[in-house]
Amino acid sequence: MAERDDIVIKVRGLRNSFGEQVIHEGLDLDVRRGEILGVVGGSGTGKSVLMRTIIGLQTPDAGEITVFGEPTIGRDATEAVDVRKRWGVLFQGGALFSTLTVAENVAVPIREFYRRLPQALMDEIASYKVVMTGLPADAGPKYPAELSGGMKKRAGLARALALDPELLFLDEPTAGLDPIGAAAFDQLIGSLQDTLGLTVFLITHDLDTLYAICDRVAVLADKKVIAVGTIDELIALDHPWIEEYFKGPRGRAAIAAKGEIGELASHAATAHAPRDPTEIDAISTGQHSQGDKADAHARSEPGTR
Ligand SMILES: Nc1ncnc2c1ncn2[C@@H]1O[C@H](COP(=O)(O)OP(=O)(O)OP(=O)(O)O)[C@@H](O)[C@H]1O
Repeated sequence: MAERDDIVIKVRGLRNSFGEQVIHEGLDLDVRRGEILGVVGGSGTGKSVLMRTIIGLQTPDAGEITVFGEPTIGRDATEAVDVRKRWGVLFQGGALFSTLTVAENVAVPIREFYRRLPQALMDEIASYKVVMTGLPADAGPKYPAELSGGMKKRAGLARALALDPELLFLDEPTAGLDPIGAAAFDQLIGSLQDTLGLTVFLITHDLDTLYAICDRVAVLADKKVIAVGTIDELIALDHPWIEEYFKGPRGRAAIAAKGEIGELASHAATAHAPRDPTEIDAISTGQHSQGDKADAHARSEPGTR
C-alpha cells in the first residue's frame, strides 16, 4: 500500500492519435511522490499531449491513468474535482488571460473551486502567491501585456500555485527566457519544490534545467517512454537519441558547466573550511539547491524545438 502511495501519477498502456497520426502507443510512466521528473523528447513526440491527457484535457484512445490513485480518464470536470484541486498547471507560454490583471489571473482557479470565498480573502491569497513567485507586490494590478516574459512565467506559476497544489505540471517553463532568467526560474521551482514538498512533472528542452533541478528524466521517443532514470543512468544506456541528446554539443556544455561548479565548490571548500562538511556536498551534488549552479554558466538548450 505504501508503495502504491508513492506513485502520484501512473500511466499504463496509453494510446493517443489524431486521425491517422498515432502519437502514443503502449506508453507507461510512473511519477513518484516528491520528485521533479523532467520529460524530454524531440519536437512533436507528444510531451504536451501526454500532459494534457494526464490532466484530463485530452481523451485517449486507450490506456489507464491514475493521479493520487484516482482515475482521470473519462471523468468530467465535476467528477474529478477533488483530484483537480490537488494539482496546478503552468501551460506553455504561461497562458494568462490577457484581459485579466495578474491578481485576477491568479484568482481564476480559486474562484473556480471556491466560489463562495469572500473577495477580500481571494485578493489576499492572490497577492501572497504573486509575492511567493518573486514578482514585485505591485505586479498584481498589472495586465500580462505590461509584463516581461520572465514575469509572465512567474505570474503563470503563481496561478498554478493558487490552490496550494501537491502536484505541479510545468510545460517548458524556461522556454523563451534569457539564461539568467531561466536559471532564476529553475532556482525558484527547485526551492518551491523543496519547501512545499511538491511533485513536479516538468516538460523541457532545457538541459540546464535537467541538471539543475530534476531528480529523474523520462525520455519520449518511438511513441512511448523509452527510458526513465537519473541523467547518469540514461547516459549509460545505448540509445542513439539519448546519446545524441546528452552527449551532443549542448549536452557536453551542460556537463562541463556542471564540472566547473564542482570545481567552484572545492575552491570554496579550501578557501573557507566549512564547519559542517555536508555544506560542500550540498553544493556539488545536491539536487534541489542547485539553482545557484545554473546561474554560473551559460545555458545549454538543444535546438530541437
Ligand atoms: N489538437 C490536436 N489536433 C491534431 N494534432 C495535434 C493536436 N495536438 C497535438 N497534435 C499533434 O501531436 C503531436 C505531438 O504534439 P505535442 O504538442 O504533444 O508535441 P511536443 O512533444 O510537446 O512538442 P514540442 O517539444 O515541439 O512542444 C504533434 O505532431 C502535434 O501536431
